[in-house]
Parts: sequence; C-alpha cells; structure tokens
Amino acid sequence: MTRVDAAAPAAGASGSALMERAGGAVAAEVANGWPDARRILVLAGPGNNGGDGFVAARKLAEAGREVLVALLGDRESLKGDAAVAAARWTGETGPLPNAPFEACDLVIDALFGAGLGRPIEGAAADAVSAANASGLPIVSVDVPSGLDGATGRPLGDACVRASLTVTFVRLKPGHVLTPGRSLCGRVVLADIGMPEDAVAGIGARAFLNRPALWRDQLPAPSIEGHKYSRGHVAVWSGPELSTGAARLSALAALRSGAGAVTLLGQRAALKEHAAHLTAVMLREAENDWAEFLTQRRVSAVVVGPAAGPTERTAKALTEAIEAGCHVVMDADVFSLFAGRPDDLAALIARGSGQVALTPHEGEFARVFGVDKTASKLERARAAAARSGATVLLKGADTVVATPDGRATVADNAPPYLATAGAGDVLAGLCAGLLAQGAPAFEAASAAVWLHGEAATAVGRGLIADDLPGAIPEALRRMEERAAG
Ligand SMILES: NC(=O)C1=CN([C@@H]2O[C@H](COP(=O)(O)OP(=O)(O)OC[C@H]3O[C@@H](n4cnc5c(N)ncnc54)[C@H](O)[C@@H]3O)[C@@H](O)[C@H]2O)[C@@H](O)CC1
Ligand SMILES: [K+]
Repeated sequence: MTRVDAAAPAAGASGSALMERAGGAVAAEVANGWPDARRILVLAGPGNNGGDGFVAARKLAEAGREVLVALLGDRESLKGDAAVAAARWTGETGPLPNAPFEACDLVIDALFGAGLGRPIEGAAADAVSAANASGLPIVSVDVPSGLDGATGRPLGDACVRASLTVTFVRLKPGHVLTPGRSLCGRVVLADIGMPEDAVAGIGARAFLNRPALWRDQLPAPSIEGHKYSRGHVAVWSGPELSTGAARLSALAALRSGAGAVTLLGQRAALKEHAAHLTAVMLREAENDWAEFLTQRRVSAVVVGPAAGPTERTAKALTEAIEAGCHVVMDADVFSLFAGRPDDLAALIARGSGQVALTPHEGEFARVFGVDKTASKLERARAAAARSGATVLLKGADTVVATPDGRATVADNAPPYLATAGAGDVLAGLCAGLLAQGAPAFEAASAAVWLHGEAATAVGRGLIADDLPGAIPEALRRMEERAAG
C-alpha cells in the first residue's frame, strides 16, 4: 500500500484529500455503529495514520461527540498531511501517556498503520495494553496498531485487538491472514477515491479468494458434452480399512462436475468402497494403473489420502505424473517427500499435466521446512516456485499460490470445517475441477472457496461425510455471486 500511496499524487489525488476521506470514513463508521458513544478517545501516532485520527476527531466533534486526542510525541514533530490535519483540529489534545480510557466510551486507534517499521515500545506499547484492557470498543484506522499489514502478524508483543478496522483502497494480506484477521475484528473497506491508475500501477498479485477471480475459468457443462468430455478423475485408494479418505475425495470430485470418477485399489479395499458407493466406479489396480490412466483418458488424479507412505503409493504417483495427468498430491505424499523438496520438484518437472499440492501446515513443514520469518503468503509462494506446482496451504486462511507469484487468501472457511476428512474432500474437489479443464490456480482457489461455502451450508455439527452432498449448494452460491 505504501507504493499505492506514493503513486497517488502522480495519478491526480492529493494526500490531504485522501486523508480527509479516510478520516471521514472512520468517523462515519463510528457515528453509525456507536450512536450512543458520547466520549471518544483518539490515540494518534506520529505519521499519517495519526493524521487520519485527527480528521476523524474533527468530524466526530462536528457531529456533536466529545472528542479527546491523545498524541504520541509533539504536535510540532508532525509533518505533511498529518501536520495539516492536526492544525485543523481545534479540540482538546493531551499526551498519550495516561490517556483517560476510564472517562471514554470508545477508542479510535490511529497510532500506526502502514508505516509501522518495528515493534511498538514504551508509551505507545503501554497505551496499546491499556486500550486492550479497557474493555471499550476499539476502532482501528487502516490496521490495528502493531499488526504488520503485509503478513498478518504482530511485529512485536504490543498489538491492538480491534472491534472494527476501517481500511482504505484495498484489503491488505494482514486483514485476512491469521492472526491478523482476528485482531482486526470486523473489517470495513472504504472507498477514498484513490485513482485506479495508482492502484493498478503496482500490479497486485494477492487477492481475497472470491468467485469473481476464477469463475470464468471454470468450464460450464455444455449440452454437447458427454461424461468423458467433462473429465475423468482417478483416485488412488488406501488399503483395506483405510479407504474412507479416498472415498471422500472421489465423491467430491464427482460432485464438482467431473464426468466420471474411478477409485482404484486393491480388491479388499474395493469391497469396502462397494458397500458405500454407487456412481463412483471401482477398478482393481495393481500392475496396470499406468495403462488404465492412459487408456481410459484419465485427466486428473488424486494421490495421497490415507494411501500410506509406501513404495506402492510412490509408484502410483510417479506413473500418474508420467502419464501426463493433472495430479493433486495430498496427505501421505508429503510423508514420502519429507525433507526432499527438490526430489518432489524433479518429479513434478517430468509431467506435462498441472500439479496442485494440498498440505496443511504440518505437512508443509515436513517437506519445505519451517520458516518463522516469512508470512504464510510468502511461504506458499516460495514453495510453489521451488516445486513448480500450485500450492494450496490449508488453514483458517487457506492460501493458494502459483510459481509465478499469484495468490489467493480465503476468508470463508467456518471454524467447524477443521474436521477429520475435510482435506480429502478438498483434494477431490480440486481434482474434479482440474479434470474439467480449469487451470490449476483457478481450480485450487475455486475448490477452497466451494469447500468453505459447502461447510457453511451444512453448519455446525458438520462432519466430512456431509461435505460432498453440500457441494451443489456451494455451486449455486457461486453462480449467485457471479451474477451479482
Ligand atoms: N498517503 C496516502 O495516500 C494515505 C495514507 N493514509 C494513512 O497513512 C497511513 C500510513 O502513514 P505513514 O506512512 O505516515 O505511517 P504511520 O502513520 O503508520 O507511521 C509512520 C510513523 O511512525 C514511526 N514509527 C514506525 N514504527 C514505529 C514504532 N514502532 N514506534 C514508534 N514510531 C514508529 C515512523 O518513524 C513514522 O514517523 C496509512 O496506514 C493510512 O492510515 C490514509 O490517510 C489514506 C491515504
Ligand atoms: K491503526
């Protein structure tokens, strides 16, 4: 965002006018959201975030609220637009230390925004702690002070926990990645009239995962189509008594709209599948899996769910890559490649299909190691670049990243989606969309969004078995979103 701000004047927007609208948007949210908050305390920092706070103070005072600004540092040290905003504030201004929280009904946190460069310490850190402990509603300007908007992580120990965050122009990764998402509270994105040229000029590559990003890339079923033209998915089954995971993947692939889905495995495993399935086909496969993939025009394959980290699984995976199928690698594949990311990349490079990796954090760490300094977004991007695959890094804030750096971050997964087997459904959904011809980034992002919507449609009490049956409802919501 700093680059957007810097490009704003050249694109015809004065910083002062943007600050007026930014502070105005904050004041409007407070006025509408807390009509009974009479006394408002604005914590103002030394930069433009503080400037937004001074504008909000003036607008709220004009609207009849009692407002006190508690300023970090001297008024004389303020520069540029912030100094102008402060000069236009004629109400009470006091020092930040000992700000009178107990005498107020609401706090506006305008200490630090995009310019936070190091952990908050000293008087500002004390004010952050006091604000959090006060029990008052806190409205943060741009980002909760202390949060790194680029990573979603606090820069140090002191970080505001907001009830509402009013941000401008675009959401930043920190509004969506955890723990930032929780620290922001509700997030409102205000239009402050930033010229599109200033925004487009920076070529943003990370997006909130929404149907508008990928809907056009999902092939719609056509009346001329037949089952194989809508893609054939093969799912590699785990052995006897470990078949549930592959079954969930297969059902999800079929529900996603793939024309046909076949589960392949050992005879004893297939007997278990047969007791549960009707529309999914079953095929014994020991030595002729590679032949099957080619002869039956299999377009996408799932390998990993409860497959076992065995030679058999490794062979099935290699053959799927060599057959030129699109491949979704999940679960036990990450045990097979523990500590061997370059071997995984070498295998992926041998195929002509697209590959999606769908690890959770533990599986991701197993293959790619642990990097505590990088954000989830950066880690997923780095793993995508290193492996040559689209990486879908699961969690409450699932990130999908491609080797060329495009990324989505999802915010629609309900907490109860963290349940056994949900990941198997996601892998199947992704394979089903790949089989129908969606490019990997769009297929993976769509799978994540549909997965979250399906879970929300079921509601609390969800178990993974419910998810495939809720995919039609998720697809309906996708069409509704695309239309509106
Ligand atoms: N320029 C623009 O186009 C717009 C900017 N806006 C606001 O401007 C903000 C960014 O302003 P700035 O770039 O001035 O940055 P900030 O206001 O976030 O903070 C920068 C100041 O804080 C100091 N600082 C950084 N970390 C510190 C720490 N840990 N302890 C003590 N001091 C610290 C810096 O030295 C600098 O003086 C945005 O977050 C947003 O609120 C809005 O007014 C909208 C338009
Ligand atoms: K802030």
